[in-house]
Amino acid sequence: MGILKKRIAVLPGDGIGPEVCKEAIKVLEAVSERFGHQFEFDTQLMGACAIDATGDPLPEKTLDACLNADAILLGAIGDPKYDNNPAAKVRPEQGLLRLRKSLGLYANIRPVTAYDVLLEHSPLKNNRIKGADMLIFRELTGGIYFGDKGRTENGAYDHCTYSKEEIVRVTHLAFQAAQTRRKKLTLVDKANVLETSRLWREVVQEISPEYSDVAVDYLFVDNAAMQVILNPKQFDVILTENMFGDIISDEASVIAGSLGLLPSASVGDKLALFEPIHGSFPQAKGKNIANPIATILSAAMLLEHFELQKEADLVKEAVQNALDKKVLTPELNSTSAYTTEQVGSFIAYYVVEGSESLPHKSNIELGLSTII
Ligand SMILES: NC(=O)c1ccc[n+]([C@@H]2O[C@H](COP(=O)([O-])OP(=O)(O)OC[C@H]3O[C@@H](n4cnc5c(N)ncnc54)[C@H](O)[C@@H]3O)[C@@H](O)[C@H]2O)c1
Ligand SMILES: CC(C)[C@H](C(=O)O)[C@@H](O)C(=O)O
Ligand SMILES: [Mg+2]
Repeated sequence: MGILKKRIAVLPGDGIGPEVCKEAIKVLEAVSERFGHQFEFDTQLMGACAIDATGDPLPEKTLDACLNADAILLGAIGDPKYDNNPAAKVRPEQGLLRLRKSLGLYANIRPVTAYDVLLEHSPLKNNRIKGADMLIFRELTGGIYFGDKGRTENGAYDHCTYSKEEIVRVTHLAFQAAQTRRKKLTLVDKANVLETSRLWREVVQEISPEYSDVAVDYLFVDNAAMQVILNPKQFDVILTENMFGDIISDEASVIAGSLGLLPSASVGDKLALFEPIHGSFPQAKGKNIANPIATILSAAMLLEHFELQKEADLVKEAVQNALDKKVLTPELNSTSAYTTEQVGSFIAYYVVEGSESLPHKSNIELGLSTII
């Protein structure tokens, strides 16, 4: 692949979103510096910050920028002033949901890896999680998130609906991914209770003969929530609907050791958006303590989307180097923690230099003198 020129829309969002996005951009700029690609960043408002500025969590200008970009990088949205106000009519999360729907991002792909050097950080037994490596395909633009919702005189309702086509398209993507991995697909549903889940099983059963090299099994979501923790190595590709995927993936982050490590790609037929799976972690806002690795690994997925595999591999190698050297934020390094900015700089520096030894000047600039 030669030198690429790409426009990336950046939606830093709220809370720690701007801090983790800044580090991912630093790493993408390091990739440009090393390989000569030209990435143009177009930063736009989304979420609570957009409501404050315009009254709308997804202003038209932001949507236009996303529609005109080659890819989108998102930090996180959300603010306690809305979380704690159930009566709020306009909410940051509406912006994210509208964005996913408007861009047709129907598949959210969330890799979960147990890093050997972090096994000690997981509260789970090392021998159970060592080697765990799963890929969650979460349907992203259907289900209960997007059904009719509202209040009745004495209650409230959220309708869960799925069309066959909505299930078919993400199912094909999940099977295709399984074919490139360990050739196992687990559908997580609640088919013993929900009609939509029975449709999911029906569709997966219909499609599975087209992927006869992939073994398929089915788990009810309550059992799956337990199995993910009890025996995560049994999973290769997990396919599931929108809300179950949201919940199971946060749970699976315990295997990696921190929610701040899990990246994702939200893809459709035309566009793709890259976002950490975590939220705006408001308690950490402005403290320079949030882990930027989930967003940096989301940027690596963005590079893969541009078919820049060598560049993406280098970013992943640089992240691995940071993990190996324990250049980590406080939730993974309580004794000698590094800041969000230091972790980002350390990873970016490795990307530019491709070497484990940092020169003296950079050590001082980055405050890294203790690690080499
Ligand atoms: N995609 C998104 O933008 C997104 C995702 C989830 C939640 N949210 C929003 O974020 C806000 C806060 O929600 P929440 O507290 O339930 O979830 P959260 O993901 O923001 O944080 C949950 C916990 O995970 C840990 N964590 C999260 N990100 C981390 C990071 N980068 N580094 C280290 N630790 C990290 C922290 O311990 C934190 O208390 C809400 O407004 C919610 O709606 C947004
Ligand atoms: C903020 C919220 C709407 C979002 C979701 O539930 O999809 C988040 O939890 C996520 O995982 O991206
Ligand atoms: Mg979530």
